[in-house]
Amino acid sequence: MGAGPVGENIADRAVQGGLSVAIVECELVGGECSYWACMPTKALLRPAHALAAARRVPGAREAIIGDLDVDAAFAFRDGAAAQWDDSGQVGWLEGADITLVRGHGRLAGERTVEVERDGGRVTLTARHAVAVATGSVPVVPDVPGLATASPWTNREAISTSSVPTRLAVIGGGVVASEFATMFAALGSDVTVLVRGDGLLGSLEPFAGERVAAALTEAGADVRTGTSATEVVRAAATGPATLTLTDGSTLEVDEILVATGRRPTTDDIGLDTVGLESGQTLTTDDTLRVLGPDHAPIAWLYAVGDVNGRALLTHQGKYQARAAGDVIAARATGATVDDGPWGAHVATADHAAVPSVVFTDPEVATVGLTAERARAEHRPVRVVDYDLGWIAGATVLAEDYQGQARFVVDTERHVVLGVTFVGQDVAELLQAATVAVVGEVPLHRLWHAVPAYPTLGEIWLRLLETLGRDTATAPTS
Ligand SMILES: Cc1cc2nc3c(=O)[nH]c(=O)nc-3n(C[C@H](O)[C@H](O)[C@H](O)COP(=O)(O)OP(=O)(O)OC[C@H]3O[C@@H](n4cnc5c(N)ncnc54)[C@H](O)[C@@H]3O)c2cc1C
Ligand SMILES: NC(=O)c1ccc[n+]([C@@H]2O[C@H](COP(=O)([O-])OP(=O)(O)OC[C@H]3O[C@@H](n4cnc5c(N)ncnc54)[C@H](O)[C@@H]3O)[C@@H](O)[C@H]2O)c1
Repeated sequence: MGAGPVGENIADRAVQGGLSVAIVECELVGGECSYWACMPTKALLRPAHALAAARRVPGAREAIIGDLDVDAAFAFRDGAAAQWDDSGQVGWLEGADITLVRGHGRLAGERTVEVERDGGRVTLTARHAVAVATGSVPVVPDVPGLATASPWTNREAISTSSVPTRLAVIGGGVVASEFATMFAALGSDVTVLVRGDGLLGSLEPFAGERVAAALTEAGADVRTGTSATEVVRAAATGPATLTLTDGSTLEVDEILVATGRRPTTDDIGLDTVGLESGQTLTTDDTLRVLGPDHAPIAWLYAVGDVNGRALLTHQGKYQARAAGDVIAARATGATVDDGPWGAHVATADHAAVPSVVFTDPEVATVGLTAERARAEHRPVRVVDYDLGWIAGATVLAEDYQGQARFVVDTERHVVLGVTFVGQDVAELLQAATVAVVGEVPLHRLWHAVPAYPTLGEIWLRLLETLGRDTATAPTS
């Protein structure tokens, strides 16, 4: 159920494992990520990043002869969203030998899915398993007047064909930070209402601080410790007035709600299998749903955003590879490899989730923050380094601004977590993910020589700061 990036990958792996698969989709094949999230947002942020990068390089800066072309940027976004037409992905499903059933799916008892379409119903009975990959939907907070003020969610914001003169963004997470960056670059007067004391609260504190400072420099008004208490909007297309916690008012042309997401489980028949409508589908590490007795339900899987483990496309697709493979293995009686880091489990969800926030500066993170490592009572040393001091950075941009943090386990001599903030740090992330997942010993990292002059030299600076004595090769 659900043909987003996660559903597609479960289906593909199960077919490759020898099963036949039907996939049920009520909107567009490709899901939120393809049409209203990852792809179009990154495409609409990219012109702003490219322009900012050029402005930081003498010689290139002087060649800029105009402002960001909003219509051309929208056209680039439209292409990234495949013009909101899923025929390409439907063709991919056909090529992968997956049967598409369009309509709204609901569980109807054990291994059964009822699909409502064109006013009729089709019942599908699975021989082996049902996987729920219905994703997530935005949460609209219960602020008087907000729900009826036609607020934007990510969908309206990313598919707009006009730039609001004044935009209020409610929230301080990833969606709020990326859209604030985007609309400030497109020319909106952006006000970000952050309930807490900073942006990107779950990451290292310097990440949110640097992103907030850059947004402010770009002309946005980032107000921390501030929420809306009431919204008044006479007409859906007219101005809206927000009353804020400090008693002041703010008039804007659009309001973007970016206050988190909840699983799409309201209307998928969970009651027919003893679960509660609207609940997050908690799973074991092979992605089987835990029933009311906390034991896994043998035939029911929940994968991707709907299980709340890590709301990221790449992490959902990683779970999908494990789920599709283990469904096929259990169906065919093959060996199930479900120990930690086995082929049929999503162990990395607990230890090494990589993510990039595509603001300017970018934020790239994997593994544990210093706070989380300490909360887990790990013996840690934190190493901070100014990315602007790296030779590669000095030629990438004039006055490069950035910071790196490594969280190192001082007993096991491995890296537990990494955070990079700065221009173009996204492409540094995979090396960090390999180091964390592989638990590469520090003494071996001394032999992973970064090319000169690249940003990757940050790894050498980390090791030099730690000192080689802390990274001695084992004698045995
Ligand atoms: C603005 C924004 C930007 C993002 N950017 C990134 C990014 O850059 N990188 C990243 O890794 N992640 C990003 N994410 C997160 C990413 O979009 C999600 O993690 C990802 O889409 C989850 O995939 P999924 O398949 O689990 O769910 P979805 O993509 O939501 O797909 C679920 C599918 O199920 C269908 N469905 C739902 N209910 C039913 C039903 N009852 N019957 C049939 N079909 C049903 C839906 O129509 C949908 O097609 C972003 C999210 C947002 C909101
Ligand atoms: N580049 C990426 O990988 C990317 C981009 C966008 C989204 N995502 C994913 O999508 C998910 C959802 O993102 P998000 O930003 O919506 O959620 P989030 O959980 O990251 O942030 C929600 C924010 O809203 C605030 N908030 C919550 N309730 C509020 C209220 N009532 N009033 C005011 N503020 C309130 C929170 O304090 C927090 O700052 C994330 O988990 C993220 O992983 C990823």
